[in-house]
Amino acid sequence: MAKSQGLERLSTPISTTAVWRDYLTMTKPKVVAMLLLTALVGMCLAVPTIPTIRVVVFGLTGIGLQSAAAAVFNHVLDRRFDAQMARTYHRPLAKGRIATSKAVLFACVLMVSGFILLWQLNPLTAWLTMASLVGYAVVYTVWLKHATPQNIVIGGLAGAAPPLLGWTAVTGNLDPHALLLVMLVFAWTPPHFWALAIHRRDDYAKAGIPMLPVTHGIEYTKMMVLFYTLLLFAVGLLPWLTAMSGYVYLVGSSVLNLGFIGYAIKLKFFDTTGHAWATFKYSIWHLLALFVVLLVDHWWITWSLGYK
Ligand code: HEM
Ligand SMILES: CC(C)=CCC/C(C)=C/CC/C(C)=C/COP(=O)(O)OP(=O)(O)O
Repeated sequence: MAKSQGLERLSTPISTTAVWRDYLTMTKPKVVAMLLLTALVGMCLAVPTIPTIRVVVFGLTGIGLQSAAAAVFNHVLDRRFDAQMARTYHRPLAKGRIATSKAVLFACVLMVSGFILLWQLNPLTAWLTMASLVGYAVVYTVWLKHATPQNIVIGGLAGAAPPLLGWTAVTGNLDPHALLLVMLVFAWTPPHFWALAIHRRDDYAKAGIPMLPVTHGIEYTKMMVLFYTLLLFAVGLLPWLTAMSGYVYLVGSSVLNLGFIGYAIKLKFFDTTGHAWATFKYSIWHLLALFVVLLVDHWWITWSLGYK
């Protein structure tokens, strides 16, 4: 395979745009963008007004680089499984368009530069972000993903960390309110992923990955999606109950979380073709809107208290 691919490479000119796109794809840019939104909101909620430009620029660039590095490591370590699934077989490493050694080097450059940037802010943020990277790239990708159907519940902690990372980037301390934001993303992750896993069940079964719909069946997974949307509703009340957030947040988050419960009820009891996919799509808009609402509420309170 290597020989024929080598000859193909010699005879087919690969445009620099194509190569550039492949490197970008490996960083999972849309996922990283969402992680950065949650980190930015964590930063903003850590202070009454707005964080300094330095913290925002160094913090978001550092967290972004490290998240991107984690995503590239995930592509490297999963390349053989990715090659077996319809959703992922065309990825740059699964297809052999990028050499594994080059991808590893790329990931290392992203990881080290991200760490150095975050170290300029404070070591706590640099180490916590590195722990999230290892949690996702190694603990989840190498071990949990292939070991237990609870993989994404436990592994979800790494993806839930950015609001805390944003917060510590500003303060240098761990704050219980930041942990509430982590809990929101943590409770959101299972319905986000399992809705997709229901839609892609056969793909995961074919690749031998023990995702919940493969090991416990579609009906059980739908029940778990509903359970976690209910849990998310309860967790969603905590920022208001602890006075971190106000009524704008309470109303906005309740509407969004009730919407998610509505999708989950339909999935469990009145499923139609394509509804699992629609639920997955809703989860993405839901998280985006939830964090925007957290921010709007925070600035509304700040403004009404007369901060300048
Ligand atoms: C263990 C935790 C997670 C798992 C297993 C997971 C899994 C996935 C998968 C498989 C996709 C690709 C769906 C497709 O084929 O289009 C996806 C998409 C996405 N995920 Fe997650 N996810 C997790 C956590 C997160 C977190 C924490 C965030 C952000 C805070 C996030 C944001 C997104 C976004 C924005 C997309 C859409 C990407 C696109 O359209 O290209 N995910 N997720
Ligand atoms: C430093 C830091 C904050 C790290 C977090 C990194 C990160 C990119 C988290 C997102 C979680 C995610 C996209 C999981 C999907 O992996 P998968 O392997 O199940 O999905 P795939 O099959 O699409 O690759």
